[in-house]
This record gives sequence, structure tokens and C-alpha cells, in this order.
Amino acid sequence: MFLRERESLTHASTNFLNSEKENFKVAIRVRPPLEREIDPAYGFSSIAKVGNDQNTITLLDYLGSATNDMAREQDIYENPALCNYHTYTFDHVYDQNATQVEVYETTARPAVSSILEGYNATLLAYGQTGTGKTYTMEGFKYDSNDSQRGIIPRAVEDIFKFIESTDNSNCKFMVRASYLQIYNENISDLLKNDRVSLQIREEKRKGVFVEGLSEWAVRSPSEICSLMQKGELARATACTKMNDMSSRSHAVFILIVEQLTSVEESTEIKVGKLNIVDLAGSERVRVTGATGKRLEESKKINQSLSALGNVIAALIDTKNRSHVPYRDSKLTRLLEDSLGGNCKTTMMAMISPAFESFSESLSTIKFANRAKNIKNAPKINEDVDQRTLLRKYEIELQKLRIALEEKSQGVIDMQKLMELEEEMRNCEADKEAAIEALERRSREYLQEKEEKNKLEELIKKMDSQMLIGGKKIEDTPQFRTALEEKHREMREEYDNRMREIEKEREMIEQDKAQIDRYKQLLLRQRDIMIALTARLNERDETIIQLQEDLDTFDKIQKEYENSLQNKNSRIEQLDMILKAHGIEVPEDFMVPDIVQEKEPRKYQPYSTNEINIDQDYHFPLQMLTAEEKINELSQLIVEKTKEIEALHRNFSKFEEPKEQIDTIKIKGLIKNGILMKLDSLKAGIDINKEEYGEINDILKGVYDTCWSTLAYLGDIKEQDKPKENLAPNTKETAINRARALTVDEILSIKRQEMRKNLKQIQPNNY
Ligand SMILES: Nc1ncnc2c1ncn2[C@@H]1O[C@H](COP(=O)(O)OP(=O)(O)OP(=O)(O)O)[C@@H](O)[C@H]1O
Repeated sequence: MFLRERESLTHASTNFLNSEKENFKVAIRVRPPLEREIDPAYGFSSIAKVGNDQNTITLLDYLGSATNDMAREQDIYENPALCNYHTYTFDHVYDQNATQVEVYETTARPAVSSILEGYNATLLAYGQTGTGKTYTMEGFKYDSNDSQRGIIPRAVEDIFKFIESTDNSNCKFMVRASYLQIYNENISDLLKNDRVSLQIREEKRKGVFVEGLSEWAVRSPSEICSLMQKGELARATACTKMNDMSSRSHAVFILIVEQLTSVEESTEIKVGKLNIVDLAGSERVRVTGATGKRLEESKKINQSLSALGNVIAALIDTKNRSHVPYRDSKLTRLLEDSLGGNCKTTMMAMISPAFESFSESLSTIKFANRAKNIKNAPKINEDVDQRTLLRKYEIELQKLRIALEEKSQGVIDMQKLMELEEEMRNCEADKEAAIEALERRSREYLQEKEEKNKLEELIKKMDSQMLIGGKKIEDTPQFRTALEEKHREMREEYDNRMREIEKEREMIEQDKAQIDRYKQLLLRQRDIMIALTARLNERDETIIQLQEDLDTFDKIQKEYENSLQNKNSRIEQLDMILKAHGIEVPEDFMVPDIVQEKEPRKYQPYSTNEINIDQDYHFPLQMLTAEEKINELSQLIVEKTKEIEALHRNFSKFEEPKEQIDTIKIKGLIKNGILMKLDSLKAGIDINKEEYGEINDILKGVYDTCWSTLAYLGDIKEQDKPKENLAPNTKETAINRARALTVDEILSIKRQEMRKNLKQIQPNNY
């Protein structure tokens, strides 16, 4: 049976797919007349005539005056001109005799098939209130044998049959269901107890969706039926003039089928989504007589339906299709994919066959006729993102399998552990048995040994009684040798033992001494601690005592201050009284300022050495009064001044006053007669050879000094000094040089030389 179902489903799908036009299908269903529409006296005559091809419908617009269906029929028959005929063609038209199964098979089934191939599909029920939308979509019984089951239960059955008929073990399915309603422009989840208003979102990959809408994984048709029943109870319905249980909200039942097929290494995922939309019925408030809450509901319903009409109008307006007003209502926003998008949509328009509903039926037919022109562009959701629920479950399952394997591994390990523990216990038992056997054996051995000793004793005794070769055994040389050997061994053993004992004793003595030392140390530490504690206690007591004294003094001082303040204010008071009476107070009577005696401030003595601190009180050993301190510092200044003067004097040795140097040097030069000779030379007076040599030597020395001084001062480098002797060696050059040099120049050179010497002696102080 499953196979047959599968084949027929595939066939339905193929038919559906073959026609591009059928991406948006429109079917009309004329429901049977309701009891209230049938005139008990004259019967009922339908205004909707369905063509034999089941593609056309004609609505009869009677213009006559007959008041009942029978009379109207008669009148039309007799006067055909009294009737206008409105004929329209659709993908399918069901007359009032069409059964639920028929409607499902021809209209809904292809949509179901397409979702199994990974398409999005929508079945949309539209029509005036009470025309059979809910009946067609849901039906009223959820028994799988009930012939009045609607599209939803049948679709679900088909989906599960398809899944069951799939014998490919590499193919996995997941079916999820959601159920929502749009009531008064608020979206709420019919499968949840709360009535939180949900929002519509759009994502590139996911398309349009309701955020936070619950999705229920279902594994059988009965589970879906339970969800539907739950949703139905939550759906806003009311008893209206036109329908005992009129839906006051648009309801959308969503079925998502995920298919995951693993082929070798690759995985193919298909996700099909079926929206089954049961719209709230449009109604003419005038006819229904709605007021209050019902009126508000009606307005909202009509508004959203008119938004739906606007969207359709915009979609079919091929000339000006720039803007489609999807966002004008929640309904159109939600159906954005279904209307002109990635979806195979089937609109099912329901009409009443009753004469009284003619205008509504005609309006519905016209609406459906417009919708016929909508073109959708569905595509298989194959390249759906890898985050599909099934994929996630698959991954999760994989992880769980691994975890299970690990756990199983754990179990194996546990078994191994238990085995090892058992083995260990056996080993322990063996060991104990072995020890026991060993002990028994050693007891036996000791016993044997004892017995052997006894025997030996006995033999000895007996031997001592015996004679060997006519001699007593003690007298034999063998016995003596053996005896000596025995004695020697015993002595050796005794000595060894004694040595060991001595060693042990020494070690014990050492340990004892060490322990004694520790003990002494600890005792000493204890004494120190006791002493320190006592001192600390004493100090604490002293501090407390001092604090108390301080408090007492503070108190007394405060009292004195208060008393003084009182006295002062009294004096001021008296003074003012005296002044008021014009009496001058003599100077002698003036109260002297109270000079508070203060403890003289103390200063530390000046010392370059480290200050000795009294360990007990942390004070310097000696403190000076201010006067003493001033004296001390004055003394210090005197000493330092002397020191500085001495240093100055020393320094002055190297830095003689200019005039003094000049005088000395000039005197020296005069003494040597050189300057005179120079002057003579400058004056052009002839000098003798000796004099010339003398001058030449001096000039040569001056020349050298010049060089070295300039080198020292950094003006030139020593190595730059010419190698050849540039000192004047002729009378003429000597005279020229001498002429060039003045006395001041010579003195300046000499002074620089002195400075150089001084720097070498006291480089830091210079
Ligand atoms: N094809 C049908 N066969 C038998 N009874 C039908 C059929 N269609 C509708 N009915 C009956 O008509 C009445 C109204 O139907 P239904 O509630 O489905 O209308 P509706 O379009 O969903 O109304 P509303 O928009 O107010 O919710 C119900 O009692 C239902 O049983």
C-alpha cells in the first residue's frame, strides 16, 4: 500500500511540476447549503453552477422579484433575461458534492508532494465567513477513518506514509509542526500556553519567519492531530450570525519536512515547508450585525484581507510592479514567500451557494480570479544551510555515539579493572598462604633445630663418655684444635659484636649530645622570650601610665584654660565697667600677659659619626638645648672658616696675583739681564756672542713651552710640533723672534705653564 501511495504522490508532484503556470493555482469550492439556507417550504436552489470540466463556475445574478429559491428558478427559466451570468475559469472548481478526499487528492496532494521534494508550498483558504474554509483545511474529526478529515490530517498522513515507504536506510527524516494565529494584527503561538505577541523576521537563507515560534518534532499523524486539537482550542473563535463557530483569526499551520540522504561521503539535504493557511472569513458588518469586540475583530480581518487584495493587485500589475505592499499587514508579510516568491501556492476560495450570499461569492470569485495571474518562482531548498535541525541532530547523534562508545570503552576498562582487582585479591591470598606456609616451615625448622641440638647435646654427653683410641675425646688433638678454633671464632664474633655495640653507643651519645644542645638552645630561647615578654609588659604598663598622666595633664590644662578664659572675660567686663564710669586703670594694675613656660626644645648634637641610640628608648644618647646647639654650630663655623682659609692659602700658592708674578718674573729677567738685552735687541743695539747665545737659549725654551702649553690647552696637538728645530739659530732670526715677543707674551706663557702645573697637582680643586 505504501508503495502505491508513494507512486501516486510522486505522480501528483510530477503533474504539479510540469506546469509552470501551476506555481500559483487557484481552486474554487462551493460548499453545500447549510440548514439555515434551505427554505423548509420551497427547498434550495444554488446560484453557483459548476461546469462539467470542473474548471468553470458560473454565478447566477438574479434581477427579478421572486422571494424564494424555487420561484426564482422558475422565473429564470421563464425569463432568462432576468438573470446575469458571471462565468470564470479556474484550475479546479469543486461543486457542493465534492468530497474531502477529492479536494485533497486533486488540489492539496501535489503541494504535499512538492514539499517532499524540497519545495515550499502554501495552501491558502479564502472566502466569506461560514463558507467552509476551516472545514476544508481541518475537517472536524481526527480519526483516520473519518471521511470528513480535512487537508491537514490527510497531508500529515501522506507525509508519514511516504516516510514509512522509504526503505533507504541512508535516508533520514524529521517532521516539525508549528501553529500560529494572527488575531487583531498580533501573531501568537497556538501551541504554547502564553499569548506573547511574536514578530516576523526575514533572513536571506531562511526567508520570512516568525521569531520565537515553537516547532514540535512529530513522529506520527496522531501526534500532529494532538497538536492541532491543542491549537484549535487556543484559536480565537466566536459564534456569529453567519457561523456558529466562526474563526476570528487567520490560522497558519506549518509543516516542515527535512530529508537527509547520505550517499557515500556526501550528504543531500532537502527541506520542504508546507503552510496551510485558514484565513478568517471576510464579512459585511452590515449583514452580520457585529458590534463591540466583534466589530473590532471584523474591521481588523477586513483590513488584512484588503491588504492581501492589494498585494495581489500589485503582483499582477505587470506594468507597475515596483512595490508590493507586503508590509501593510502581518498576514501579507507572513505570506510574502507564498505570494510571488519561492513557493508553490494554491489558493482555495470558498463560496456559499446561497442566493443571499451572491455578492460575497461574486466578490470572492473575482478576488480568486485576480490571484490566478500571480506568478511564483519556487526552487528546491537543496542548498539549505548545513544548520538544518536534522543536520544538527545528525551531528549531535554522532557525538552521542562517540560518547557512548567512549562510555562502553569505560565499561570495558571497568571490567578489566575488576579482573585485575580479582587477580590482585587472588595474589594477596596466595601471598598470605605462602607466608603462612613459610611460618609453618620455619616453626618446623626451629623445632627440628631444637631437636637436633638436643640430639647433639646427647651425642656430646655420650661422646664424652666414649674413648677414642683409648683416650678421652677431650684429650685428643683434634678435639683441642676444634675447641680452639671454636673459641677463636667465638672471640672474634664477640669482638665484632662489641665493636658494633660501641659504635652504636657512640652514635647514641652523639645524638644525645645533639639533643642536649637543642634542648639548651630551646631553653635559652624560652628565657629570652620570657624576658622579652616581661619587658614588653613593662613597656605597655609604662605607656598606659604615661597615657594616663597625659590625660590628667590635658584635663588640668583644659581646666586652667577655661579658668583663664573666665578670668580674662571678667577682666574685660570690669575694664568696660571702669571705662563706662570714666575711671582710668593705672599701668601697675594691668594684668601681665601670662607666659606659658614651655619645655625647652632639644636638638641632636652635630656629629659626623653615627649617632648612638639608646636601644631601650630609641633616643640619641645626648640632646642639646637651643643655646648649646647655637654655640656648637658657631664653633663649627669658626672651625670651618679656618679650614677654608687654610685651603685658600694653599691654593694661593699656585695662583699668585698677577702683579706679583709679573714683578717676580720681571725682576728675575732683569736680574739675568735678558730683558735688557732684549730691549737692546729691539732697539737695534749690537750684543756679543755670549749674550746672543743666552737669548737664543731663552727663546728656544720659550718656544718649547709655548708648544707644550698650547698642546695641553688643546689648541694644537703635541705631534703637530715641527720636528726640525725651529728655534732661532741665527742672530737675525733670534732678533726677529725676540722682536715679535713682548714681555707680556712671555709672562702669559709662563703663567699658563704654572696653571698647567697646578692642575696636575690638584686637578679636582682647580
Ligand atoms: N463541504 C462541506 N460539507 C459539509 N459541511 C460544510 C462544508 N463546508 C462547510 N460546511 C459547514 O459549514 C459551516 C461553516 O464552515 P466553516 O466553519 O468551515 O466556515 P469558515 O469559512 O471556516 O468560517 P469562518 O470564516 O467564520 O471561520 C460548518 O458547520 C461546516 O460544517
